[in-house]
Amino acid sequence: MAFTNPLSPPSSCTKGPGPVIPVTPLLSFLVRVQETALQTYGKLNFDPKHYVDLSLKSNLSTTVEAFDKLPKTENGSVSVKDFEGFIGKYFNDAGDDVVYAEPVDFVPEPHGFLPKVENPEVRGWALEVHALWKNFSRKVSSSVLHHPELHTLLPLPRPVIIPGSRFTEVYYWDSYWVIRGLLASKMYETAKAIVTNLIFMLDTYGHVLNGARAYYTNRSQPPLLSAMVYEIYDRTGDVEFVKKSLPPLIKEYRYWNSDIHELIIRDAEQCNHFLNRYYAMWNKPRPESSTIDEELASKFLNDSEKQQFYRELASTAESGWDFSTRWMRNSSDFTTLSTTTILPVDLNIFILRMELDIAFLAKTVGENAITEDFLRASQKREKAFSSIFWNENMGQWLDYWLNNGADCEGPQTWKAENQNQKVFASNFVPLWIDLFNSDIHLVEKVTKSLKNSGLLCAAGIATSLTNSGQQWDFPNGWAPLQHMIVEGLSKSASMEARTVAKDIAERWIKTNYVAYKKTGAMHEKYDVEKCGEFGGGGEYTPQTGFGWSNGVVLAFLEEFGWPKDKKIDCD
Ligand SMILES: OC[C@H]1O[C@H](O[C@H]2O[C@H](CO)[C@@H](O)[C@H](O)[C@H]2O)[C@H](O)[C@@H](O)[C@@H]1O
Repeated sequence: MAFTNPLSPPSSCTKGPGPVIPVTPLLSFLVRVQETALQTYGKLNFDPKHYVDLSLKSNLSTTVEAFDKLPKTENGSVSVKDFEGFIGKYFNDAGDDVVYAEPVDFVPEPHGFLPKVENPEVRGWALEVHALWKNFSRKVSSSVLHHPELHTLLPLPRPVIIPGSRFTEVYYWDSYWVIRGLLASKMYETAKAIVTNLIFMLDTYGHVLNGARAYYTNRSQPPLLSAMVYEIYDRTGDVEFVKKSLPPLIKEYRYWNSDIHELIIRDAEQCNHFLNRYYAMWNKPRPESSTIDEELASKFLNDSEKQQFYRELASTAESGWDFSTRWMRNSSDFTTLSTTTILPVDLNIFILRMELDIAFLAKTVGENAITEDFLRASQKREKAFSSIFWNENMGQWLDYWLNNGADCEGPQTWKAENQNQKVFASNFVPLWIDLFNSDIHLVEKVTKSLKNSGLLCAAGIATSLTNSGQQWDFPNGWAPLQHMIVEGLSKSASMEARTVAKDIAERWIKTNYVAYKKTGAMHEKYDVEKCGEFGGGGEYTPQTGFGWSNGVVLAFLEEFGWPKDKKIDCD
């Protein structure tokens, strides 16, 4: 195996307007179709993503010609009859290019499945959740492979597990928790196929995309590929899989530590730290939400302000937390989104985890020089966690805000007032990393802070304390956030931390169970104020399915079990 030096030289951030990855002609056209659809049908029940997910029956130029000939009124709308006729004649039904794929390793009750779940009711439900992997297993149709120009779905080589409902393609960070659930379900081949697809995207586009659609090529999502490889190796001991994965993991590390995603901060002791931010290569409306973004940006008169706002929207989508007051300079004004000028605690934790995972995986395959390099990088980042993000008074790690408009001129000097003191679940995500959860004094301090934070609610951990109507805010709770915090606390030697972890996990399991019994479905997010209720807010209607929720429930049940006589209803 030949490896080059994995650690990129220090870079400064991109000056000027920033990079943009152009969209395909098909996508530009589908955005026009989306605009016309909105004018034709109006806002009620309108999902803009539906139109950019359509695939063509024949070539683009014939379709565009027919579209341009549709009779239009002065406001640009087309009659419902004409529009429906056009869609029916020139497009396949949405979702026709994503076809069912029987998972090769699914069995109704795998040997050794959730051995600690003794309660028959809970076990029955867990088997139903396990069976949902079959419902959400997909591959691309042969038309996507042979005529990619007719589709926005990308031609992935292997089957995937999709989140569900409107999300009919594989998503990057969702896949980590899907894989955690697949491992509990003993579906190792399905888990590896997901990683193979993500690596295919990395090879083809230079980074792992937000999701497998043409409109996601301009951004990534929270980088958890190394964590997926680590977990799969941990369960399977498959050294060949590690050998194949290591070079792509190093490529991904370079991507996140070059140009646009890396910035330098000088701490109080004059030490420079290289830290990371989200930054999308896009400055127009997100195609999947184009009509929404245009309306949001209408308050800006100036083109360069509009472009910057569009970049903030896409960069926030890259963070996975789309959308949240976490990224707004003024939490009551959505147009103050400033994601590109924030160094987020969780992103830097994911990159620290990447460094530790790569060091471990390289050692596994005898690449000791790589291990040394990545351990050194992790030690530097660990220091940055104490000097840039840690807040001793609060007992939490806080996002660091760069000075507005000055993000590119050399190192910025750290200032205490630039730590965002608002409480978010992400402030506790460092607990997930063994470097931190192995320090019992630190964990005890952070556990106390978590208990007093206001985030711990009847049905789990709230995302923030602000009820803004955005989906990554109060009162929504999301499976990934519950999982990282619970897993971190439960690894600690502190009895108190482990008790808190178990308590949160049980509340989360209960709310998922009760909501499932009530609605017949697993949900994308839950309302942590009310046990048994799913969440809301945001730019699309609440979705069911749901990949990461299923994964986290199975992972929690595997870790904590459920005793025979313990009730599972909301108290
Ligand atoms: O269509 C709007 C946005 O939808 C996605 O974001 C949400 O769903 C993803 C899939 O479960 C999840 O990864 C993300 O955290 C959610 O906020 C999509 O990722 C966005 O890019 C898109 O604009």
